[in-house]
Amino acid sequence: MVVAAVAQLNSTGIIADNLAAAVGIIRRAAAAGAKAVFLPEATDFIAPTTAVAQLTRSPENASFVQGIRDAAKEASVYVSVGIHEPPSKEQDQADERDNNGRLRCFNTQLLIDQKGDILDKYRKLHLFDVDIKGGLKILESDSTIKGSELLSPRPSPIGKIGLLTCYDLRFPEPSLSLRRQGAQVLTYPSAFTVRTGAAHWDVLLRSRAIETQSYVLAAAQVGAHDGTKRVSWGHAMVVDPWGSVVAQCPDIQPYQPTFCLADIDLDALENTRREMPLWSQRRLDVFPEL
Ligand SMILES: O=C(O)CNC(=O)[C@H](CS)NC(=O)CCC(=O)C(=O)O
Repeated sequence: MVVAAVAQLNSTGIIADNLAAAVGIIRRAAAAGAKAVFLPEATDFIAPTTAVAQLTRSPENASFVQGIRDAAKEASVYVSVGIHEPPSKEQDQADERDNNGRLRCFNTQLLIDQKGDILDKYRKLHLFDVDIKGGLKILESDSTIKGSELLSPRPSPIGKIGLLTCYDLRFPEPSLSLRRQGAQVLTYPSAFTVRTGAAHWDVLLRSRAIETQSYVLAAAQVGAHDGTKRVSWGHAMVVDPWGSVVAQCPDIQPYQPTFCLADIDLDALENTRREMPLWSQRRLDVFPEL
């Protein structure tokens, strides 16, 4: 069995502070025996929409990625981290701008190996554009360009990892497709809102784990983010292929950068899949294969 760590933190608009928090978690989790460490969506920064374009293209943000890669190498662990990825110059010039003329970014999950090399850049497919009566209005597409592909599951010390992010959690299709392609672990680095998190977070995570008979690793932002109106739900957790919540970060204030650890038991996963063979029971004669 191998151990995975799932982090919970409160990113601010100050990239260097967020890097220090993330590196601290990587070191402590590795010292505790983790072979892979999962950090939340937007670990690099959470800032007002008006600041996102500039922060994304700042030298501090380039140092953030390098700092995470160095920490992964030093601690010899895999690291997944959510960042704001600047598009290429060509994409910037291709008018990837919001309605106010600001440049946009990708909402990207990097998967980094134990040597510090970037293996994958998964660009979030589904953007959180919602207007819920009673106050919650967020248009992620104001600052973000949507990704256009699902990546093949990536072999790692904790099994084959399928990469997804936050709002993607509400769409079962990509998780089913990743499972069909061999995924054993699904990641959902997140920054769920308090309103929607309280209602849906654990139900959705457990559903994805049960449907795909996979581990679900959900790192999360938590608490009020300085300088913005946003408050994140936290409740970072690990769900096993049977749907049990096997680890969860504390909900005690004031929120400190923290993580929880879980054994990833791939033998148990295979038993679950053998005992209840959902994949050979699918009605492909009635529904299309994803
Ligand atoms: O780039 C950033 O700054 C961080 N990104 C986010 O916080 C994203 C987009 S605003 N949040 C979500 O997708 C929340 C989904 C959610 O809460 C739900 O599905 O209910």
